[in-house]
Amino acid sequence: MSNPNQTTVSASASPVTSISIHDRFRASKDASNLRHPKVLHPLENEGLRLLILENISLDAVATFRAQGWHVDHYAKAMSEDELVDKIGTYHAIGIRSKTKITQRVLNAAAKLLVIGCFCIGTNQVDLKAAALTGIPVFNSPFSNSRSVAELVMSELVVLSRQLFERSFELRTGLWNKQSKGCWEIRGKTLGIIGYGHIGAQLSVLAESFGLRVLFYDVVNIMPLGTARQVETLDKLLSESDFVTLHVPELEDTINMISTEQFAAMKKGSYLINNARGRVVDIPALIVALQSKHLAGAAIDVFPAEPGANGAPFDDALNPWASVLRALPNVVLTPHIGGSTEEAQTMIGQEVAQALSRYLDYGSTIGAVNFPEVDLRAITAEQTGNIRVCHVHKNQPGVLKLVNEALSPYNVEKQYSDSKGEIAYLLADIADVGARDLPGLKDRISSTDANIITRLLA
Ligand SMILES: O=C(O)C(=O)COP(=O)(O)O
Repeated sequence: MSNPNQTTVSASASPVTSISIHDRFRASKDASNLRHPKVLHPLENEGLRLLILENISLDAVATFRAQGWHVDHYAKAMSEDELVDKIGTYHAIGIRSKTKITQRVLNAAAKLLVIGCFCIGTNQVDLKAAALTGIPVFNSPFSNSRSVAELVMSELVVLSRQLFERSFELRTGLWNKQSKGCWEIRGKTLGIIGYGHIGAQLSVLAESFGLRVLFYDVVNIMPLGTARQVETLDKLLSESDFVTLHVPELEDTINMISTEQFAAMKKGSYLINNARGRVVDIPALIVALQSKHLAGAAIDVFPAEPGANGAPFDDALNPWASVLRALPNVVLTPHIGGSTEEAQTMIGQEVAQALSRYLDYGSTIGAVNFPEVDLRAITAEQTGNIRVCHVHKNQPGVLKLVNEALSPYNVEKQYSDSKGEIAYLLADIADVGARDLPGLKDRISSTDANIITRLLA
């Protein structure tokens, strides 16, 4: 699971919050006080087509279909070649952690407007290339954090009681009752690397179980309960009985736990990884387990993972797979950290809403690779108003040209922001006749800074 600290949404900084919390609640008591928003739709994408992969919740599919959009829904991930072949006719794609959206896929995605990662991590998408193509990427920064935290709690007990060994032996007919090397988790130290939504949630659960909690993070974070932030990774490693990772996959985190870090861990300690496969150097983990320096490990994520159920987890996929599979007290699971009914339902709703808000209203609030821009709704009475959504290169002079194109109309409201090389402008303009629309769009999109221009009405 990625560290959601990387993708926090500064809702309070958004220009949407024009109604105070008092007014919202006051208005909700008397429905007649509320000004109903006009329902917007993309003007040119009446036949929006969505490609939904990796068994994403049917709730999400229902949300899209309820808008009249065409949805193709598949249980498995797609390879790069398959995507290159298929993606050209779709306006949106929904994926989880397996499908890779590379520059090559983006080059083939002639109509693509938006990408939804129905999970926390977004490392499977070339975020920069997507932004430069004018495509915002949305994820679900915390909806599966409880599921992951609960899985870690179970892994602590499973490892410290050698539960899988005993269960496996009994399933093969062998009675092997023993207490040697089996421990309570009460009073032990849990070291959490990455104190985002998952790490923090886990911290609270672990303390209620009687564990002492340390955490290491690259930013200073207020500890929950009596947890304590430590200054260095080494300190965390040398003091913890269990080390658990909750960081995103970034250049800086790849192989962050390798030979040196295993040596720094206490003899007899355990490693748990439900984050990303490449964060742990697995050949080095195998050495640490074989030498009995570590007493066990629980691994849910791998550098290479099969794209569909039923596919083998073998040496052709990861060269050390058979060695790892044969080690005692190693719990291997098929990337199920966020795989609960609750998490998948919440993620489905959250990301489906974000995609719909972008396609219908142009809102990029919550996008991980894009400036976050939104506007207060056009009201139902403002029938002649339309919304201009203009993604463009972040260079001088663009707004002048766009505002010249808008100058025959009254601009009711406008907001623009930039992130790196791209900028995004939303403008609501009044009394635009249907016959003006093609010309207006041509004028706005004719600058050499234009990336994508859409009109919503
Ligand atoms: O949320 C994440 O980042 C996860 O790793 C879960 O991935 P999944 O949706 O199970 O492919």
